[in-house]
Formats: sequence, C-alpha cells, structure tokens
Amino acid sequence: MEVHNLFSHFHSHDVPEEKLIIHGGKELSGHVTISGSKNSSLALLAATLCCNGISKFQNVPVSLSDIQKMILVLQSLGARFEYNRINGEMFVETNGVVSAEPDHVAVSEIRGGFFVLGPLLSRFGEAVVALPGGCDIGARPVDLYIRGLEALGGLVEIKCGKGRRLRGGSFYLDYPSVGATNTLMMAATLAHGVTKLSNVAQEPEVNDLAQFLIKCGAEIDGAGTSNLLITGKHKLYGCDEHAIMPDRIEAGTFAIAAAITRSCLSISPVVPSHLTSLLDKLKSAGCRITQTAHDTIHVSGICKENGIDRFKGTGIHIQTGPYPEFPTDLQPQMLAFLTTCNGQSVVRETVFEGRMGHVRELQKMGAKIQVYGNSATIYGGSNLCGSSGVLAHDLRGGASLVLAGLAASGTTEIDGVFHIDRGYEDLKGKLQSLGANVKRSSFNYYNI
Ligand SMILES: CC(=O)N[C@H]1[C@@H](OP(=O)(O)OP(=O)(O)OC[C@H]2O[C@@H](n3ccc(=O)[nH]c3=O)[C@H](O)[C@@H]2O)O[C@H](CO)[C@@H](O)[C@@H]1O
Ligand SMILES: C=C(OP(=O)(O)O)C(=O)O
Repeated sequence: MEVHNLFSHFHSHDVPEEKLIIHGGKELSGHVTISGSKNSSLALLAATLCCNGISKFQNVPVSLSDIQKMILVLQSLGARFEYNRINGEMFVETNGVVSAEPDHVAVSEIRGGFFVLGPLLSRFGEAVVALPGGCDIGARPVDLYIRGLEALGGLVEIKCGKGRRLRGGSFYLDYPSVGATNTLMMAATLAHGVTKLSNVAQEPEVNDLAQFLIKCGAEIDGAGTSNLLITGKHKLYGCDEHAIMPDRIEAGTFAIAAAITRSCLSISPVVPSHLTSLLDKLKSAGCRITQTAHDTIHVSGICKENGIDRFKGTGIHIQTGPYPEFPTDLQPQMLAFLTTCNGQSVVRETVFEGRMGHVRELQKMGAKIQVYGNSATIYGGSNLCGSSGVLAHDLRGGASLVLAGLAASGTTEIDGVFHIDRGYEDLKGKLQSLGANVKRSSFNYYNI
C-alpha cells in the first residue's frame, strides 16, 4: 500500500490571497459528491487522543484548511498521521503523545482545536490550551466547557493536578453547545465513575463522535439524544474503521445551489434525515426534492411554465436553532436564495449574534434586505447583479456569495476565499463539473 505522510510540510501561512471569479446565470446539472464532514472530523481527530493504538478513518476531508490545521495541532502533541491518497484512508496514532500543550497558534486559528482540551485533561490530568478561533460570528464564549469540566473535577484554570484522573459528575448545559458537548463527552469517557450530561447537543456530528468513541471501547448511553450517561474507562483503544459522516452543510449548500440557479442536481452521499429542516423549507419555496437512493437526493429548482419562474417563495420564515432546527451554518446560503424568490421572507438567527455579515455584501449585488438585530427581512424577487468587490467575512457567508454569484447576471469577484477553503473541498472543481463558470485568480495547492 502506498502511504504518504502528507502533512509534515504544511504551513498555514504559505497560501497566497486569491479571488473566486464567477460568471453567473448558468443553469447547473449533474451529480455532486459530498465530502466527509468538517465538524465531525475535527471532533473525531481530537478524540484519537483518548485512545491507545491506531485509529483508521475514511472520508476525512484532508484538503480543508481547518483539517490541515487540526492535524498540526495533534502533530504538535506528538500524534502521527499517515494518509493513503489512493483509497482515502487516514491512520492516526497517538501512543507517542507526551505533551498536553498543543501549538497555541494552530489552536487559536480554528474552533475545533479547542476540542483537544477534554481528551488531554482526561489523559494527563492537566492541559494548557489556547483559546479557540473559528468564524467571527459572535462572542463564542467557552464558559460551558469550563463549568462542565469543573463538574468533572477540573479547576477553573483547567488543571486538576498532574496525574490526577477526572471523576464522573453531573452537568446540565444551559444551552446545547456542540463544542461543550463534544469536549465533556470525550473527557467523561476516561474519567473515574459515571457522568451524567443533560441538555446536550444532538447534532449528527456529536452522534458521529459518540459512535466513534463507543467503537474505541467507551460506554455511552443515550447517544443521539439530549441526555448522556457515560461510564468512564481506564483506557480506550484505537478503532479499526470509522467512516466520517457526509458533510450535511456542504450537501445543503449544493441543494441551495440547485434552488438559486433554478437547476436540477443529484447529491450524494447524504443522510437525508440530517437535512430535513432545510429540505422542508426548500419545498415550501417551490423546489422539488426526491430521494432516489438511501443516500441520494435530487433537488430541482426548475419550476418554470412557459418560461416564467413559478417559484412560490412568498413569506418563508426561517429561524435557526440547535439540531433538529434549521442549521445556522446554512442560514447565509438560504438567505441568498430567498432574495431570488418572489415575496417577502424573514430569517431569524438565534444561535450566533453576529452572523449577518453577508447581508451587506448581498446588498452590493442588488439584494433588498433589511436587518434589525438578528432578523433579516428579505424583499424577494431581486435580479441579482454581479459585483467585482464582494468580501467573504466568514465561511458560510462566503458560500452565500458564491451562490449569489452563480445566480447573478454578469461577473462576481469574491475576496476572502481562505474562509471558504476552511469548509468546502474543491468548491471550484465541484461547481465546474456541474457546468458553472468559476475560476480562482491564481494557483493554490489546496486544489491539487
Ligand atoms: C467546529 C464545529 O463543530 N463548529 C460548529 C459548532 O460550533 P460551536 O461548538 O462553537 O457552537 P456551539 O454549539 O458551542 O455554540 C452555540 C451557541 O452557544 C454559545 N455558547 C457555546 C459554548 C459556551 O461555552 N457558551 C456559550 O454561550 C455560543 O456563543 C453560541 O451562541 O456548532 C455550531 C452550531 O451548530 C456550528 O455553527 C459550528 O459550525
Ligand atoms: C461556524 C462554522 O465553523 P467553526 O465553528 O469552525 O467556526 C461553520 O462551519 O459554519
């Protein structure tokens, strides 16, 4: 087997600034293959720190910059990675991890870097971890992580005395935070005794993490529900095989691409039930959705009669919330789509207080939107026009501009593409294969 150590050469600052240039107005068609989930992979890579031995993964989206940075975080602790480019298998070995202080810069550049805190504290009894980065979409405090770890015997400064084991405890999360749930679940798997976590996040990525930990020997009851009962073990062991779940946010973005360009796309692999809230809203807006295999959906935004757009799209209201509510990570893309529907829509963001940065960029493209706090009223039916100066402020805001650019007449140039590279593998290539006219302004090795 040909195995490469892919990651030793990666330096996060080597990447030149680039633009995405989109000549819009083209109908898309065909099939798009969805990568493994970014958020799931970040948590699962951190979880390898709970294990002895080697874990083998499939579908890790290795070309995402967030994943490459997460690999740097783990390498800085002594983890070893091998990746087989031919079959996409990744092996992670954490036996040689002796440090509980990951590279501060790498941790501070991504949200998922902080996920190592729980496993490190469990494994070593102490950890020194920088505060995390991630999208600038709100304050994003970590109080629940800290209070939860305190409930398991950690101290406020996230130390519990070298060599001392965390102990089981009970903790109610005031809000079902994904990151706090991941962190506490990982910490509890190695703690002494039983831990009860209530009101935990039920996002599918959290369940993917639980299933991985169970394969490694963890005892977790209630995975996929809002209450977890975790019996701590002395050791977990690397898992022979774990396929990362498909990225529901990438799949959702392509579903909205079909809608906004009034096209028909086949999308797989997906877990259709992960997309229920989005697909219901797309149906209300006039799209036709069919499931053609257990892991494949067809999304059709073609609703024309005698050449006239028959999208209903009137008065669609969307409110983001914890799973299974409408995902905040699809709000910007959906908002872009609603600007092209007839009638008035309201989008209310409840998860992050600063996630409307894309609105002013969409306004530059002719969208009529008014924002009051965290609610946006969209006066639909605008004909979007390409713009040479729109800026991706964050990952999903960037994706919303790409979608708007695909639907707009003329050319759109998007700056801040590095945000998009955090969460979409080869977005340009995938869109080109569907018939879109998209290019990047210069060469970038993410796309090799
Ligand atoms: C790497 C990763 O998995 N990122 C995802 C994760 O982010 P992340 O884990 O950061 O999101 P959380 O679920 O923790 O955040 C949700 C809300 O809870 C608040 N909060 C969170 C923790 C805390 O200690 N205190 C607190 O107040 C946050 O400020 C936010 O308002 O879930 C989000 C919500 O689905 C997604 O948008 C992100 O893509
Ligand atoms: C907010 C996101 O990511 P992160 O939590 O990594 O910043 C996202 O994926 O949309």
